[in-house]
Amino acid sequence: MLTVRAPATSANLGSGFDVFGIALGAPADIVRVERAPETTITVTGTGSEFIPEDPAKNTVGAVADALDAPARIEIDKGIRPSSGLGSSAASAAGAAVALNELYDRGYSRDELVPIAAEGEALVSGEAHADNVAPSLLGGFTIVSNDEHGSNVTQVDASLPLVVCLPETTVSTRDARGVVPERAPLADIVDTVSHAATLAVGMARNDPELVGQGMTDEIVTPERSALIDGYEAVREAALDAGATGVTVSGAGPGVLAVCRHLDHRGRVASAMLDAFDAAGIESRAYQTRVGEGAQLYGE
Ligand SMILES: Nc1ncnc2c1ncn2[C@@H]1O[C@H](COP(=O)(O)OP(=O)(O)O)[C@@H](O)[C@H]1O
Ligand SMILES: N[C@@H](CCOP(=O)(O)O)C(=O)O
Repeated sequence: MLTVRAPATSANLGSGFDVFGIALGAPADIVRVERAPETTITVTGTGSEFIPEDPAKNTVGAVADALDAPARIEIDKGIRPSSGLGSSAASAAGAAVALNELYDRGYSRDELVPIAAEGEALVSGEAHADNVAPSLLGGFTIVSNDEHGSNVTQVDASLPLVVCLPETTVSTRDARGVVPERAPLADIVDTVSHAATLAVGMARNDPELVGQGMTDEIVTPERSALIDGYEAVREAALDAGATGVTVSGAGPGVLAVCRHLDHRGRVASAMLDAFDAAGIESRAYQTRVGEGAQLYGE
């Protein structure tokens, strides 16, 4: 079987709602495919009991349809669903890479972005590409939309990161429901300045600039209210030396950027302790901005 490792991703990064995303070094989903007359899906791994195997309900089924590539598909979940770590998107990105190869469709990674985003439309109601783009391309991605579809700009980066995932879950569909439809101009101006700072920081691989740019006054305050313990976890990570902290995706994962690789241990401990003090179990990934989906042979 063809095998693809598709990484978790963190979208938004505070100031870049539905626009910014990064690939994470870990965790990841493994997707295996072989040709079959019709698509069947089996799911194992973390949270697999909450993931439908019906191709009409699984993100990889939507991708197989979009590529007209029926297959026996096995998904080994390393990324818990409803985590804010692009779980549904990683499977979709992995399937897009694997089925494109299996059926020799010849699409570039950029061209696979809207195809993988069909899976996101299935689970969250919108084909937002800010998770599938970094899972396919790696590094830091900027997604913009025009009348022709999504355009993606990508830069490589390797910033040290900690992602802390509480045992609670938040559905992306629900978390999109709390995003305000309008915002004061002053908040929009602040958000644009932070987003620009963050983008330059990614291009320079500069954790100080990225951390400065990770705040927004429009989406994150509403989303963070859905995560018990968030404010304490954020403050603990900043006190332990993180340059910036925000909600990962729609939550409940919390993302912290660190100055150096060897700062990650103390930032992770501080975040775990703060969730624990709020009575919530959590686990931490000490990772970095990573590569896009990797294809392996038989
Ligand atoms: N291959 C898949 N991997 C993970 N979740 C999937 C998959 N296919 C469908 N889903 C559904 O998508 C939802 C999780 O997606 P989402 O809320 O976007 O979480 P995440 O933030 O982890 O991507 C769950 O309802 C899950 O059952
Ligand atoms: N831009 C989306 C990203 C959702 O990411 P997920 O990892 O929570 O699926 C949003 O913020 O709604």
